Amino acid sequence: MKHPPRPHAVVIPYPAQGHIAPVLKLAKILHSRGFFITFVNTEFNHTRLVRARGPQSVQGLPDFQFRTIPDGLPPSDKDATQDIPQLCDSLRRNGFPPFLHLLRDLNDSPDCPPVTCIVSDGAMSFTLDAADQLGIPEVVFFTTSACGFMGYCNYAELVTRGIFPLKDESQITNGFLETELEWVPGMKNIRLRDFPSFIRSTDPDDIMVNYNIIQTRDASRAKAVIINTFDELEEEVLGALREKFGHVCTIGPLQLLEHEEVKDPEVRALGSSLWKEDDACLQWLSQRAPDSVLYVNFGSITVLSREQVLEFAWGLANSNQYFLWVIRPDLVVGESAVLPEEFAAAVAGRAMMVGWCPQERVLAHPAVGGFLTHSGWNSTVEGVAEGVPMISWPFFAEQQTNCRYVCGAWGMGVEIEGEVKREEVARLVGVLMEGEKGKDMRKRAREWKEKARAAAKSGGASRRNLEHLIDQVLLRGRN
Ligand SMILES: O=c1ccn([C@@H]2O[C@H](COP(=O)(O)OP(=O)(O)O[C@H]3O[C@H](CO)[C@@H](O)[C@H](O)[C@H]3O)[C@@H](O)[C@H]2O)c(=O)[nH]1
Repeated sequence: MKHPPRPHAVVIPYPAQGHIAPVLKLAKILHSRGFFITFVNTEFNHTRLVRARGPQSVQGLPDFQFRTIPDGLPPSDKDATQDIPQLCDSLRRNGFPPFLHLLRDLNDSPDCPPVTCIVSDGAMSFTLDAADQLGIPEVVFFTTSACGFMGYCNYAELVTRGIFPLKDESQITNGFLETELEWVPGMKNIRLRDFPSFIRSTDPDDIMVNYNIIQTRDASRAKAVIINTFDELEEEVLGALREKFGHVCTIGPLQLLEHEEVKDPEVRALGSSLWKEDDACLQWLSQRAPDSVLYVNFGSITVLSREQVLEFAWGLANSNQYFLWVIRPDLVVGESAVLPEEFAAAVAGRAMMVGWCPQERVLAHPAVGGFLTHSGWNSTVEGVAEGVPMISWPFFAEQQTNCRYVCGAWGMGVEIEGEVKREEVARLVGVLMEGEKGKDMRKRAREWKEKARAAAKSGGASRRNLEHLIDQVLLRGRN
């Protein structure tokens, strides 16, 4: 009997850092399980990868190739995250034709086997139309938490119930957001303010709200929904999601599965940082005592006003703790260097500032004892995987939802509420790094770390779900 050709997965993230990173990890894992991989970036991000990591970073391997499609936005060589609503709108309108064209090219190419499946970011649902046209299975990867995803899945219900759009701006500040939504499946005591933040709008045509309604509705057309979490962490909400979608494959924390599965050094070396990593901070950390450094990073999209940066800066300075702060070149609206000389003098010898760092290695460093984060899901799950307690300052999207779980159900964080103030930053840093509550949170964080590791090791729930995804969904009917 003739063997079927090698399975070929076309893997496509939404074109932003917090999506490319986890989707690339999954691509590497699938490669280690025998798939030929085509990884699709936008032209804009491809160019940024070349700038940040060198041309060899996208050269690929004989069976792991990088390809591009345009994002439909005007050309730009900025080293910054693009405007998210504009990008969503453009992809929805312009993404399908070049993607279908790419798939047809791949199928005509003598250099790779025919495409057998698509692994797409859930926020790129135009890819489902391409899968339909080619008659191949597609799975969608939502790179948020399960709770964040459930929030988005209920946006349409907020419209039906007349909660969205807000009646007027005052509903954002008059206590209305405290309303408990007891009807959301699997999310007890969830309040409107814990929902992904795009619904804090009076505009019925809000791009992000409507985009998320479409993407989560289209998810039911996919053969499976993938989430970078593990069953024990989000049990209840996952139970509810599993009633809604046929297959929900939780395969997280992906970084742990990647370590377990991906052994080829050339594949391990494939990375996704869109900014140049500065790893001098690892040496700096190595001179610090265990659990003595607060790590501060707000991810790839958050932008701060000058006032907010100064509040954080003086809060950190006044906490008298050691800290490592990642200040992205595009972190502050409209300017780059805003920290005054007095700040540098006040923190001399106990602080390090860099533009972008290898975050997973930083969080894994024994000197890191706490994480001041915007609660993006990757940062959160990376922190959970390393057992690092957190101070959460959610900025937008489902960061509010993640914060609620980190600080509530998981007991491993405290939130900076409302407008950031230096006194509160200093106080909470003290609580986290030295207080009794901080000890408690650290203990809980370490327990979650053990559970995460159990899920990711051979025979653990996330590994079993990975097997299921590969054998029952992606390869189904091929062998
Ligand atoms: O100096 C840095 C800073 C970040 N990272 C990495 O960049 C990613 C950042 O992702 P995340 O923490 O999720 O933040 P965002 O970039 O803000 O992520 C967007 O995408 C996420 C996944 O969908 C959502 O949870 C967020 O709300 C959304 O803002 C993580 O993997 C980090 O390890 C680095 O490697 N070095």
